[in-house]
Amino acid sequence: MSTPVLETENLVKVYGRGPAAFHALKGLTFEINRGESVAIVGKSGSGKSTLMHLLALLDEPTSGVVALDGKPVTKLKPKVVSGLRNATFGFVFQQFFLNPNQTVLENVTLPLKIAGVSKSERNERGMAALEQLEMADKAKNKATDLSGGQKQRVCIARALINNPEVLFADEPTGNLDTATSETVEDILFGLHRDHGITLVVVTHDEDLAAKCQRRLIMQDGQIVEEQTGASTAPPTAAQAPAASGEPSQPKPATRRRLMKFGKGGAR
Ligand SMILES: Nc1ncnc2c1ncn2[C@@H]1O[C@H](COP(=O)(O)OP(=O)(O)OP(=O)(O)O)[C@@H](O)[C@H]1O
Repeated sequence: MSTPVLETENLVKVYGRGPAAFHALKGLTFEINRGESVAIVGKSGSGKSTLMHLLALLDEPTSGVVALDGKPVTKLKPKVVSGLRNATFGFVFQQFFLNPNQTVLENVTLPLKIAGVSKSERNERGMAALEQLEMADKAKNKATDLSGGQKQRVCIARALINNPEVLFADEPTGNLDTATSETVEDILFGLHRDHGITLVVVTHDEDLAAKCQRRLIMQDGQIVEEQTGASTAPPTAAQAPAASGEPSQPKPATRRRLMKFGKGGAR
């Protein structure tokens, strides 16, 4: 049986204060299982990126709990949280966020440099990651001297350098043409399928979302619907009913688990 790698309980995010306060997330309780692929979808402004930032421990909730491997992280010290984040998560963003003054290899190995890994080990692991993404021959290029698809492959190599349990991808194909998008999607779902990596994708792209095993549909800071069944990814045991054909019918997001963590405040 799959176990949750990430859980939220009554997750609330309010931007601003007083009359200017804006409730971007309105009390979300759900789980993401280890090895799952999950798409977070919804209209612009529905709260997708806010939710991803909280799940990835890049931002703090106003109230509620985010738990990693069954342990609430909302009360840990910021230094401990950043250590957990670096060890557990990889990130791929639409905007690439590559340093133009550094080589491809230097960009890919940056997370290891931050973690204090020696240069020789950094380079060895960086080259292995680039080989995995068929980008080893570009290791010495400046990161800007690449096509969009190549840049995104460098970003994926950088995201994989720490062997993350969970890969967060925020509109990973948003800046790419159709053919290049398909290549990048194949790489992401290959990592999910062959290496058991948990994939959390924020996207407007329905085709990309349909490839995920589960879709959380957001509207006005709430998950209003949950769909299961992937159009291409192999089903897990938990998804057996949807395994034989088309994605399952949408169902309202009414499933609620018992509260495990009690009243969680922001850290
Ligand atoms: N720092 C902030 N201060 C105030 N309001 C914010 C802030 N960040 C986000 N918001 C608001 O919270 C809501 C949710 O934003 P969020 O970026 O999570 O939406 P989204 O679904 O990811 O949108 P998009 O698809 O356009 O990226 C929006 O109404 C947005 O204006």
